[in-house]
Amino acid sequence: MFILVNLKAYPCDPIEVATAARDVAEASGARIAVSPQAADLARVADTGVETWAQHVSPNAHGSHTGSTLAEAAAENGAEGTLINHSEKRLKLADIDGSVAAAERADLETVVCANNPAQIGAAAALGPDAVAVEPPELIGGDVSVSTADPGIVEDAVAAAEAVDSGVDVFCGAGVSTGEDVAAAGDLGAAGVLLASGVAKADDPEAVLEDLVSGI
Ligand SMILES: O=C(CO)COP(=O)(O)O
Repeated sequence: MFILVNLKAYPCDPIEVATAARDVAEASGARIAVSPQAADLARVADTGVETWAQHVSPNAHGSHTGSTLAEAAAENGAEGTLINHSEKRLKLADIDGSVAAAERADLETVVCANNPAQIGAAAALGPDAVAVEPPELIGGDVSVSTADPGIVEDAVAAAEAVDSGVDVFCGAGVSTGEDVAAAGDLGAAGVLLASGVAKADDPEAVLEDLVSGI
């Protein structure tokens, strides 16, 4: 199970979380990545933790003020990127363009989606993985794997029907090792989470609990 910690724009210390994630990954052998603000990519990557961007734009180099260039993310230490997160929704053509941009820059890709139908569409664009995150459960206390296990199973089936090579992750409300284990039992190959770690008083303790569910 891959554990991908999205720091969103939370007021946590990205280096504290990155250092804790690196240490827990090294001690446990688990794969843990941290996805900070674009401006923090390089210093998070400098800790040695696997580092992901939260978004990349569909454009290449050129006159694109305000864009997040995939090549710039990669040059600053990102190994992968989220695309179409629920809080950074894109049009279909732009999701396609962002996947292509990420691939051009050798970034691994996870395309997020609200529901199994969108998961099927996202899988058709050929990312490395897709992630189902019901928006109403994001930031809450109850894990998607407990509140709506059917949506994870249906997402796994939807991706499998389109392209069996695309992994399926799930997210929303994941904060414990039990949540991670339940997600794995439903067929997910990884989890996305944010508030459980970013808002924790002791992020390292939460990460240790999370990996206990792998
Ligand atoms: O959006 C998410 C991860 O990308 C999930 O957020 P929470 O873990 O805070 O529910």
